[in-house]
Amino acid sequence: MGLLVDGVWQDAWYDTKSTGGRFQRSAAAFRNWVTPDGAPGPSGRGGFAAEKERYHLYVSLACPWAHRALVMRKLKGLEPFIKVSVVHPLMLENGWTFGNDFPDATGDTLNGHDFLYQLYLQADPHYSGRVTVPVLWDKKQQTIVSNESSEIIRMFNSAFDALGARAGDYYPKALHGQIDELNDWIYNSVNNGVYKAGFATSQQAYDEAVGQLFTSLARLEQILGQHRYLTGNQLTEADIRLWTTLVRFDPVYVTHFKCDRQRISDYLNLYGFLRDIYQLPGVAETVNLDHIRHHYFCSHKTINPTGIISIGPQQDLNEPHGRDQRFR
Ligand SMILES: N[C@@H](CCC(=O)N[C@@H](CS)C(=O)NCC(=O)O)C(=O)O
Repeated sequence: MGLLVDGVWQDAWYDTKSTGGRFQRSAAAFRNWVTPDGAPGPSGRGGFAAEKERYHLYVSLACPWAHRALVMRKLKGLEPFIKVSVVHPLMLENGWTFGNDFPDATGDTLNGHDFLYQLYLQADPHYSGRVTVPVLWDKKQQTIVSNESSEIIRMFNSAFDALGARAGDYYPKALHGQIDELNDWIYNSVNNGVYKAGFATSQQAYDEAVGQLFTSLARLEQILGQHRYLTGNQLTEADIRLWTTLVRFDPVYVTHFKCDRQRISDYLNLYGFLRDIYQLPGVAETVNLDHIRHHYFCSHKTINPTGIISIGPQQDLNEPHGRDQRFR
């Protein structure tokens, strides 16, 4: 685990000293957008037109942020247009690597790098910052379009529609306000909340994070008792963003990140919602619990120095959920 400083790799764990033991995730650096005609998006510069097979996606199957991009790629039928390279689940002194000695770790099938930081250096030899997944790479300009998952899924949602992406709008205009509002508190207290609890280095920081997390889960349980998905009976990006955290919760976050007041399987609606989305066509194929469990338990030596992987719960996400019948 480390970061690049003016193009030089340094092995370093997250600094929580200056923030009272609180984990703070830094903002992503590459913020360009693929758009239908290459016009600039809401941030960054233009020149990234949607084209078949022009872009390549780098992911970890363990990572909830990268997982969003994989689910959206699947829902929109973008597999033939955007190929994927999968990093090794272990993230140690060299950060994410392209070792392929683990099932379903592909290596860097495009650029042949050994380490993900080399891809960042290819884009910017003087890059300073964290080296994270997912990364959307442009083969034409040989650079990173974006390393911000929330924006990559918006591009996938609509930029390739005219080229034959599958129909479906997961960020419909009429719901922008509602989705943005949900995303905001779910990101802070749930998606990033589990990390804040798990990486806290003071009791107070942990108590705050874990308290907010379970308050939000109670609120979500109530919302999901009213309709099938978060905004109603239509699946949106807000559901996908929540779901990639829920699918990791019982197998990892309960023990590894000390999020152990309740499991997702203790909540009727959240657990039904977890199974509902898992069972949508193509989604289960994006879930790799071996990568997920190896990554967390074996990479975070500061919180699990022995690297022992806990036994984990017995869960069958293929069990019927009945939410389609309940909310018609
Ligand atoms: N804002 C980013 C966050 C991505 C992120 O933090 N990914 C983690 C993996 S779960 C990572 O690569 N961490 C490496 C590091 O922080 O050094 C996004 O949503 O795309």
